[in-house]
Amino acid sequence: MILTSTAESRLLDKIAMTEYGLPEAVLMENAGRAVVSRMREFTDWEGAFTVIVCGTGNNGGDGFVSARYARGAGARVLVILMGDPSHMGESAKMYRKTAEKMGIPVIEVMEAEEAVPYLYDADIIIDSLIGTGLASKVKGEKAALIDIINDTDALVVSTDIPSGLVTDTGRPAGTAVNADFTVALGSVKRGHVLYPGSEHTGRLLFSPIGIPEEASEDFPVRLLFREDIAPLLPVRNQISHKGKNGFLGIFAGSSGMEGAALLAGQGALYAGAGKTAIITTGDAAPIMAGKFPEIMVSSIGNGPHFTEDMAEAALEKAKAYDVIAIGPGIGRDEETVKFVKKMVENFEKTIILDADGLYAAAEAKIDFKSCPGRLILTPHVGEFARLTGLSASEIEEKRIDAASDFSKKNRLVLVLKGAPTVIGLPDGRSYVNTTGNPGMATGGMGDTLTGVIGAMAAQGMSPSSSAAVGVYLHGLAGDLAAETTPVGYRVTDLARLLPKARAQITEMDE
Ligand SMILES: NC(=O)C1=CN([C@@H]2O[C@H](COP(=O)(O)OP(=O)(O)OC[C@H]3O[C@@H](n4cnc5c(N)ncnc54)[C@H](OP(=O)(O)O)[C@@H]3O)[C@@H](O)[C@H]2O)[C@@H](O)CC1
Ligand SMILES: Nc1ncnc2c1ncn2[C@@H]1O[C@H](COP(=O)(O)OP(=O)(O)O)[C@@H](O)[C@H]1O
Ligand SMILES: [K+]
Repeated sequence: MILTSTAESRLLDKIAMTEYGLPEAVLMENAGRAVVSRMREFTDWEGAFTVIVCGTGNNGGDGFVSARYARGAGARVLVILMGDPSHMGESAKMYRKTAEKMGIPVIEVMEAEEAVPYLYDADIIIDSLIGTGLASKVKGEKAALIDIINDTDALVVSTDIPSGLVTDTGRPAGTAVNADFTVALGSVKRGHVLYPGSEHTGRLLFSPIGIPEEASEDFPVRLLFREDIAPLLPVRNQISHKGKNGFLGIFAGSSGMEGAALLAGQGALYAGAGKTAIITTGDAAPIMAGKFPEIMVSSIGNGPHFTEDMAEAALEKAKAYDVIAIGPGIGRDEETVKFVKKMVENFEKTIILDADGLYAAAEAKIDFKSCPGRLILTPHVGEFARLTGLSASEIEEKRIDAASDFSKKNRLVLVLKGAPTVIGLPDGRSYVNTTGNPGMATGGMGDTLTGVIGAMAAQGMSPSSSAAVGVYLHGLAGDLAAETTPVGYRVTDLARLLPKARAQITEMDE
């Protein structure tokens, strides 16, 4: 499913009208009806006192349509209109008249206070004050109205996007509605999934409004759902053997940081890599040996951490692997930085670079574009800040564009972890993940993700697909863990649920 910016959602409406000849009023009718019909399974409209709060834009127009359908569903309805009615477009004006002709009361208010008696009595509030047309900071009476909506006990359903939320960033423009449900119309918008917009949005429902899918085929940002992931997962047929499912080599760990390497290895095991090896340092290897009988642990060198002079032997060893991962727990010694540089500049197959591997890449100023391998970088915001020189807040402000710009410029796959994780592809497109939960904000989750993505690449997927499938699967395993333990499940608990998550994805058609 596409994920749109303000400009793209406007473009989509424009394409619908100019290229397909769909009148604005038809789209608005579909939109207003969808809000009520999508909510039918979540609320009982029968007898519910429903206040529809309309602004003077097309979002308000949708609201006038919803008023009719809510009444049709048995609700007692009332419309509150705030703003200068002369600003209303033709379709919105028409639907206001229609509603009034059907006997639906429309109360024009100048001050928020005038709406108080209705709003506090409401069972359901439909928020149609401001949609994607939000122009600047919300102040004065509209801000006060939003604050009252947020103060009521009513079930709040936002039309298209919670009023006051900035479509492109998910930040409130001063203040924004805290919805229980939001019905996204025609497309899901960036603000619905970017924090804190995801919290204002409440439960996100989507409804098409009649615009053909072809109209948005070339849009560059997509939300990842099960339907997108299932076709990418390789099917294991009866005659599959371990040699067919790839060999992943994980260069990880150092003295005192053996756990990170084991967690990456564990991720690979449960994600179905054919064979997994951990290659670590002399001091770390004995501690890792035998922890997972399925993982081959070997060492290069005798010391506590990787050094530049080990790179040659490591590259020789790496010839046996289809994919390598470098980084978890390797530490930040100067020598280790040089080791990573040599590895990344010389390995010719797929490389996943994570954690201290990313630190090394930033320190050594590796020129990713001139590296011979296919790179997948998996930074969290802090690591990405170091790589780009941007601050963490600058990245959060434009999480999607920051990821896609970087991957396009450096021709690699970038997994910018967090809520939500964004995957930038070398061609400038990007994916936004929909799985995962705050219970995953615990040490070692990222190491496991590295193993999962590595396992996918080893099983023959392209770097882009490996990242998409790995991130989605890892998040889904987290969601399965959170079903019983919202916070406090271990990385190991998540890893053990990876096979179940995988089965859930592939069994979708049954
Ligand atoms: N286009 C289409 O074909 C279709 C569009 N559709 C729907 O239309 C929505 C987009 O409609 P839009 O572009 O008319 O703007 P919209 O979201 O109603 O906002 C304008 C209103 O907000 C107000 N306002 C703005 N900023 C403000 C601020 N800072 N502080 C205070 N007020 C502010 C502004 O006030 P004004 O400036 O006029 O005083 C005006 O009242 C879209 O989200 C979807 O729901 C569907 O029907 C399908 C077909
Ligand atoms: N609030 C959250 N919602 C969804 N996913 C999250 C959240 N917090 C963390 N995660 C996920 O957990 C993992 C944490 O990785 P990372 O920050 O590298 O941790 P570590 O370095 O401890 O391994 C990432 O995949 C990230 O997307
Ligand atoms: K709204």
